[in-house]
Amino acid sequence: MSRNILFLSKTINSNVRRLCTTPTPVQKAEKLVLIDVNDKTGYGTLSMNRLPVNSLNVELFNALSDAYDEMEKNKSRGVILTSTSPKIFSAGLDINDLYSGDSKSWSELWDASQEAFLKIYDASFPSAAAINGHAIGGGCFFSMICDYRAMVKGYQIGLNEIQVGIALPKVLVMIMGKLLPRRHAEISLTQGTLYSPEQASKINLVDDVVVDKAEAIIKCEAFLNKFRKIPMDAVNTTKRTIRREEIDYIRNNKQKDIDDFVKAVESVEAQNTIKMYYQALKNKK
Ligand SMILES: CCCC/C=C/CC(=O)SCCNC(=O)CCNC(=O)[C@H](O)C(C)(C)COP(=O)(O)OP(=O)(O)OC[C@H]1O[C@@H](n2cnc3c(N)ncnc32)[C@H](O)[C@@H]1OP(=O)(O)O
Repeated sequence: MSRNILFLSKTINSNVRRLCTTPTPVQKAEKLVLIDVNDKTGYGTLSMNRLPVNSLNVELFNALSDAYDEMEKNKSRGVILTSTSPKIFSAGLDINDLYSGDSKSWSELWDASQEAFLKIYDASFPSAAAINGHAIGGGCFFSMICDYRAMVKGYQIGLNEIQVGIALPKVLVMIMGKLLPRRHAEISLTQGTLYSPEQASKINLVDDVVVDKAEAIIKCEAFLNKFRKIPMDAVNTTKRTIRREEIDYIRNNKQKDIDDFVKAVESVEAQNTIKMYYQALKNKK
């Protein structure tokens, strides 16, 4: 076994050792994002529901965008983003798509991801992530673009794209660079570090560490409640000032950003690593 494959196997195996043993529920043909609006608070809980691991593909990105559109239409006061899986928030981009796609499908994937990014990051209401399991790669990123993160103990979180062989898309670098202290962002992005929630909270990657999903939801509600007495127009204007750079970057460079992503995924080095990663994932049992 080459050093690289051994490294990838070790990484994946160490992920597995940390998992709790709750069985994955049987999947019926259901919506990819379940919406549950609390009539009392006006908060919508959006649960990613692409089991077993909520890997992000065009359909899940589109379902997230549609769910946010619905929340905007209904003048939501806030969203809690979580997952129906008992142990995985999201395992990131769908490795099958990275492994077997082509430039057209990767363009479509990134296009859909940009749309979902803008819907969440530029929403007119706050989002709080109840991270009830592993949040890896794109899964970590989608929690990072929420306004708050509470994560359940015992799982892992991080942007591991580099380990999958993908040069980090610019918007991920921009956002991690703002969220984490500079040195931690640099190490995390260039080494693809996965953190425990306790480690993540020390570097600002998560705000609170909790014992279970119920507590994560309570923390998220408490965070959203803080906005109840503040005029939302003022909050949104301020938030957009803070977030302008990343939003403008995607809006004004949409096609270039897609091209950059496709270039990063289709490089020979990336494809070789994706192939090893995919095989290690499939062979780990
Ligand atoms: C939007 C901006 C994004 C920018 C770019 C992002 C790049 C990425 O996101 S790359 C993907 C990064 N993600 C990973 O490296 C996660 C890899 N997966 C794991 O480490 C583990 O699967 C897990 C810890 C998430 C879960 O472990 P568990 O033991 O519970 O389940 P498994 O048996 O490993 O997996 C079940 C099933 O799901 C398949 N699978 C796992 N991850 C993915 C994935 N990312 N895409 C597609 N499919 C995935 C896995 O192969 C298993 O399938 P089979 O049952 O058919 O073997």
